[in-house]
Amino acid sequence: MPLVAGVDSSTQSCKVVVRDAETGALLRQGRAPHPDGTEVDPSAWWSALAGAVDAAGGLADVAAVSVAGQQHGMVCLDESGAVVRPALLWNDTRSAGAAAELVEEAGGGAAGRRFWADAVGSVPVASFTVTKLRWLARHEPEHAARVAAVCLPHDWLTWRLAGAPGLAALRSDRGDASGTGYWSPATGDYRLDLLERALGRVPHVPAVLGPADPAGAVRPDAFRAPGGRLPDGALLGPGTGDNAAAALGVGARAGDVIVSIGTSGTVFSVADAPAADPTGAVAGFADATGRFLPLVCTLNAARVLDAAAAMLRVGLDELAELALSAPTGADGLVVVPYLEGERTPDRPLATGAVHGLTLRTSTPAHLARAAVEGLLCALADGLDALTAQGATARRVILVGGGARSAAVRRIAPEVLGMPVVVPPPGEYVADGAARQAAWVALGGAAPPTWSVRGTEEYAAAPVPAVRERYAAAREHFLDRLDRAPADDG
Ligand SMILES: Nc1ncnc2c1ncn2[C@@H]1O[C@H](COP(=O)(O)OP(=O)(O)O)[C@@H](O)[C@H]1O
Ligand SMILES: O=C(CO)[C@@H](O)[C@H](O)COP(=O)(O)O
Repeated sequence: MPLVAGVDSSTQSCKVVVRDAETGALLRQGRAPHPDGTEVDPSAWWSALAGAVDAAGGLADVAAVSVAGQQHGMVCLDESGAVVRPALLWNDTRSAGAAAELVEEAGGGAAGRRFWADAVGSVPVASFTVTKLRWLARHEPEHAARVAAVCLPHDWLTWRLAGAPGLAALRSDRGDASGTGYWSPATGDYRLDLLERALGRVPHVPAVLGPADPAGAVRPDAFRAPGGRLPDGALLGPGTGDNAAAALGVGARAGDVIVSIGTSGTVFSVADAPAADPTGAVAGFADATGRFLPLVCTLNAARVLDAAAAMLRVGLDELAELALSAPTGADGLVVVPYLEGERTPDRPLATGAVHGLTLRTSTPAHLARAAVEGLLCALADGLDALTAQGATARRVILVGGGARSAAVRRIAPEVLGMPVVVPPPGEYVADGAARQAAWVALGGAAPPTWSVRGTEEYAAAPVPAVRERYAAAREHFLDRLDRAPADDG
């Protein structure tokens, strides 16, 4: 009975699960928080990983470990392997101007977007690493000059678990490499010309491993104090981006669309062919099994619930009760949830809005319902974009912290227009990483079959009027005052 560990180093926290490699049975788990903010010193992820490993009772008995992580984050290392500056995260929008510039330089407008979609499967927006590197070159040339290697959060954590044995030992995987903007899922090659276009030169980049290729072995003394006992010589899996790991964790099949409501909202499915959406709505990522992962990502998901709960001075469970006590459509009250700007649609400077206030709709219950419906409508737009790119959607599998909300679970089928399956509350990104680790440990042509038991299905008649009202409202918003377009680029 070999044991394996999976790590989810996501935006808000680090989670670790220990599972039986053959059956997938959960033995232990732990978590630790990450700091707030859209730029983070990677050492905070390392401390959180040590804390989560400790909370999970250590990993001394596991045969393999894989790390999944938030996508796109720019981790720059100097010649000695030290971090050059805090990492810019996927939800940091300061490189929006740089993204626009990169599209412009490739022909601008539809031609520029088509160029990027054909080259790397995705049109760059502020989230992508390539835009952050351009921002660095323009705004912090002294830091840019020190960059000897650039990698992603999961690459860096995997490398640290191996004992940080020199820049040449950095490893990535197809899933996470496809979110850089300088690696092509269609060809499986880096586009170093695009990396050079962004940064002005080509730093070292991690070798991209296949889905079950080991990335080395864990170094047992990789953590200093406190805690975090590590196994001696356990294999390191290649790891992957958190969304690709979630697809592995829930065991998505043909016709399944996964909707994750975490810090980001994501809508994605596993596909046999790469996507290249010139509108930019769908990112044409690779998955963690050798296939592809067309994906739509919004910047505003579970934190819309946090914000609504804070405004109403209630907890998340009470927010759900309030939302479910209001009528469908909240009598016309609409929340446009662009609290952090937005990525899909590409509105990095936008702010959120509340439309349809009347004496009747000015109640906590209406606002709670409109917040839940608003975040789901944004994801429903994502689902439309995904199916427009050829995805088949027969049902939605709902995961992420926001899926713990009874209101989200019950309102989702009305807004998304199809049955919604909710696995039991769990850490599906960490589980996907653990399943990858099991694949590395056990070998074989495919990951071991682990079943997810106890899923609940939610069905409801679609209510198109909710989406129609949202579609009218989403065009009306103000740009933020705290960052002018001139700050970008
Ligand atoms: N009972 C709940 N109801 C609604 N939202 C919840 C509940 N429990 C946790 N969450 C939300 O989960 C979010 C974190 O989700 P998670 O998927 O762990 O995020 P990430 O992976 O981006 O770090 C928090 O913003 C929180 O609002
Ligand atoms: O940028 C994307 C996907 O392209 C995000 O999905 C990040 O990968 C962060 O994920 P969470 O922390 O919200 O899980």
